[in-house]
Amino acid sequence: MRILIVDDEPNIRRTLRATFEVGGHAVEEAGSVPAAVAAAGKGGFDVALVDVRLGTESGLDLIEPLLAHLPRLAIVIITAHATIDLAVEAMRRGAFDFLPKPFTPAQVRAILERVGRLRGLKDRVADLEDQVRAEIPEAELDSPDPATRRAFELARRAAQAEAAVLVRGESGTGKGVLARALHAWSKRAQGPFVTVSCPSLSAELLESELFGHVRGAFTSAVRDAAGKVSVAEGGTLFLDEVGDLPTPLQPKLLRFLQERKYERVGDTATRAADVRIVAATNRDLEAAVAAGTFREDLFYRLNVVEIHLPPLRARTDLPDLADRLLAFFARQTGRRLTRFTDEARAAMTRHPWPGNLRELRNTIERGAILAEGPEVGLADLPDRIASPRAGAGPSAAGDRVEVGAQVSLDRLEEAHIRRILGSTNSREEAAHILGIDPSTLYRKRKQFGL
Ligand SMILES: Nc1ncnc2c1ncn2[C@@H]1O[C@H](COP(=O)(O)OP(=O)(O)OP(=O)(O)O)[C@@H](O)[C@H]1O
Repeated sequence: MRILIVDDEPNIRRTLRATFEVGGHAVEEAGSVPAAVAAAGKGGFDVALVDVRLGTESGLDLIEPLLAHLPRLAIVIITAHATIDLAVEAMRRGAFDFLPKPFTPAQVRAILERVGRLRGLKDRVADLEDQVRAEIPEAELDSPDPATRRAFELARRAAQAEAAVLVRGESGTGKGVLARALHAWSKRAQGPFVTVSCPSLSAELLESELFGHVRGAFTSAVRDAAGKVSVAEGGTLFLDEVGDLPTPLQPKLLRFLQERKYERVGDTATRAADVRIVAATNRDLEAAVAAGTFREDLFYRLNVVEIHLPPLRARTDLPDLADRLLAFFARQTGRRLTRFTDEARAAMTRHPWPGNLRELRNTIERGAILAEGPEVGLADLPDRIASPRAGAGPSAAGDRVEVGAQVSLDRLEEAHIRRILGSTNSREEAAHILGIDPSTLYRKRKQFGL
């Protein structure tokens, strides 16, 4: 690393220089505030060690100008007169750490190691962000379709408040994407965004996932664990498929919404969390309230602002979305794909898109891989879209895949699950017939975009 030492005592500078050079780091020295600012102006430093007393000036006043030149610089404040107030002030102004004198070479090395680790993590996050950008099409957060545009506008306005938001829409319409955008537009954007999928776990595990547990609360609870409510502190907690929240958990969530208070499973201590709730559902919650399976008071608490995302078949911008996705997957696969043929476009317009944006994305990714020339044609679309059987509704739609056909197990599995879902009255019944539990069915539906 490149290290800048700012101290008005030459002896200290010399000792620190020796410590760092032994560790293979490159060192520059500055004996005053102007010398330090001039050095930072040349750039290239990773760490600065800054003494608080620099003649008549304060090292704390150096933090801001140094960070203005080098926003990633880790500034460590050193002082012989350490007080808590001084440490707090240094951190508030943006210092990375605080080191009271006298210090040992081991302490200094430990700080450098932490800087290195943090830097490594930041680089890794930046790498992963690049990778995600290359692999996932960017979310469209505006739309020429009037109903979708209204939904995004409402989300932007609701983002500024703290009220609970309920996002409604069919599966795959982008409720999760919208919830994430709402968080990014809110004052909590720097805080965490944490998702809990309500149907993916049993009631007991879901309670522990949400609120945490103490050791011994149940057989597998070998140590205390914080729940997602606590992980989301200062940020947004996204409750996906909230219509599937088990009945015993509903009063607990209601209390949390009303008082922001909760207990870990097996604990008597009451805790508080500063968390904003955004929930999503594709269920008819009013019907669930009428049937007594969803608490009415919880429904109203969740539903302070309600945002509806329209199904894809009702949107007017399908051709634009398809073109943008094609351009994205052409870039990603490195292929020169220019357009859809007229037949392919007509088939896509006819298709009812029961899996909405998720199904559209998967369809176009597949088309971009299969297309032989520069155009995506009818043959590059799945059978259910290219040649739907007469009278096949959304739930009956499916590729014509037979047992024994030359297809992968995945496609067979998808087609089978699709048909069972289309011929049963509830997901519980479908899971029972398939011989898997509802949480596995939930994951498979996501995986296949059903
Ligand atoms: N605004 C958007 N722009 C581009 N693509 C989107 C957008 N919204 C959703 N998608 C695509 O659709 C997929 C499904 O989105 P998301 O998971 O948010 O839907 P959902 O309504 O929450 O689905 P489910 O009800 O099944 O949980 C995303 O992975 C993305 O590929």
